[in-house]
Amino acid sequence: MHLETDDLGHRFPGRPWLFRHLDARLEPGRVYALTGPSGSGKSTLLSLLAGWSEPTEGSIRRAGIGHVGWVFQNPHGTPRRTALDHVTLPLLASGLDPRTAEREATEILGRFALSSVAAQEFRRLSGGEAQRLMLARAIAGRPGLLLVDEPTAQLDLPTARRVNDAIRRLATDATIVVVATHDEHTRDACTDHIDLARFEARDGATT
Ligand SMILES: Nc1ncnc2c1ncn2[C@@H]1O[C@H](COP(=O)(O)OP(=O)(O)OP(=O)(O)O)[C@@H](O)[C@H]1O
Repeated sequence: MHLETDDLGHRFPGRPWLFRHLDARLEPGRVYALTGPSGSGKSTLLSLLAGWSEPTEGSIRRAGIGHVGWVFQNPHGTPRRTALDHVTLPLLASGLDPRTAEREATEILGRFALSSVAAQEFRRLSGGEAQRLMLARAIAGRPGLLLVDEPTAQLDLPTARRVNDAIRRLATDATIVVVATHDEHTRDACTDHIDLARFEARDGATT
């Protein structure tokens, strides 16, 4: 399984190129930080990698990638469901029996430092706990590709630090992880780095 971009470039109609000539090969077991100035096209590149939109030039090859998971900067959960429920559900959906699903979910919550809030309803979680739960839930779904957009953007420093610890734990053999971020600590938590500023188009042409 891998994901490969070949001479990838993108611009919106009538706008300058965001980036051009991006060649990258992404592998499971790695966590890629995607950085670049505001407006450089990080979120756009995530959508292209997901296959939600088509690049202006070049191509993306998705070899053996099943479903794509997303974690956004604002955590979205089911208010009255517990943290454990949030992680157990994708495991049940993947066909595990309830006992095994709950055991695995408990293990995953532990990996993301959420054991103490396993029985707590989503609406009672702190912002950092809720965001770590989104990462835990996403990993439980075993996506081939997991896209994470600005996971610490809404968080204060100590809370962001714990989320960054969770980012470190995202590396698994089953998943390619890409994290768009402005946060240098998030970047340091990743195993690899794609800096969009390196692929900026210099000409600024719109035609
Ligand atoms: N559908 C669209 N049509 C036209 N322009 C768009 C569209 N979507 C995004 N843009 C523009 O493309 C540029 C890149 O946006 P994008 O959100 O990918 O950047 P980003 O690097 O993720 O920014 P930030 O770090 O601020 O979140 C921005 O100037 C944005 O206004």
